[in-house]
Amino acid sequence: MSTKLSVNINKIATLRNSRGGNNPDVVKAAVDVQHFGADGVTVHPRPDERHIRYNDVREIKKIITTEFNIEGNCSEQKFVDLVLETRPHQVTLVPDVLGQLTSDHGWNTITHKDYLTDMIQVFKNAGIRVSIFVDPDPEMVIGAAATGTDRIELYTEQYARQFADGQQKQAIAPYVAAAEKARELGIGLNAGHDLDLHNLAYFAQNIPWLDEVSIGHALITDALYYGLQNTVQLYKRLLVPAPKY
Ligand SMILES: CC(=O)[C@@H](O)[C@H](O)COP(=O)(O)O
Ligand SMILES: NCC(=O)COP(=O)(O)O
Repeated sequence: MSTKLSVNINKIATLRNSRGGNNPDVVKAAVDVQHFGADGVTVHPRPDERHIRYNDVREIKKIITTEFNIEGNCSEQKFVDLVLETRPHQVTLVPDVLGQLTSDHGWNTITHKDYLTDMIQVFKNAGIRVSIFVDPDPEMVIGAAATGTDRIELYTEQYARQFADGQQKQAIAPYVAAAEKARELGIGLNAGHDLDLHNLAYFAQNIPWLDEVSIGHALITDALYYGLQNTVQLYKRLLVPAPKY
């Protein structure tokens, strides 16, 4: 089974918002990435709606034929209400603070165990699969499993930085340890943040039980050069397991 690719289309909304109007059309982009081979669409609405707007999420839900993943901070009631209204296949809970440039840390699943347990139940009761964003630390994975989450998403910025510095083995080691712990505890595994055409294959090959990656910033940047259709296919190709002879 190959790892699924969910395309994060936040950056398409950033471009649209820079001029007002509806160019590029975010809903059309969601339709197209699925048509081009993506296994899902990810959005991360933030309270200031600087990229994906809450209403985009409603419109995208109407056209989704693959998997819809909504990421965000469940301490915002508006976010919780949106997720319960639109009922995506998956919600990914990310502990961002207000005005944060982008996500930069995972949950402390031990300190916030009771809070996460309660919130996860709210979404699970609505039939929505839950993933929580965590740093690559086996202790945090153990804490995550105790909350009842279905999956974790490993925050991969640190991996991407070390990989770019040529430290591939050091970069992947904590992620393999965290991923092994998740597998041992029976929780599903996603990953994302700063994954790109250079670092993705090594990550996926070292953690072949990885369920899904969500990729936005680098993929949309690559699409400026290669086009969206080619780019989705380039990323998909990196997720196909190497044949065993
Ligand atoms: C959780 C995560 O790593 C991504 O959702 C990333 O934060 C995208 O959000 P922005 O597009 O706002 O940077
Ligand atoms: N969950 C990670 C995501 O959706 C995209 O992150 P990035 O590729 O924009 O860094």
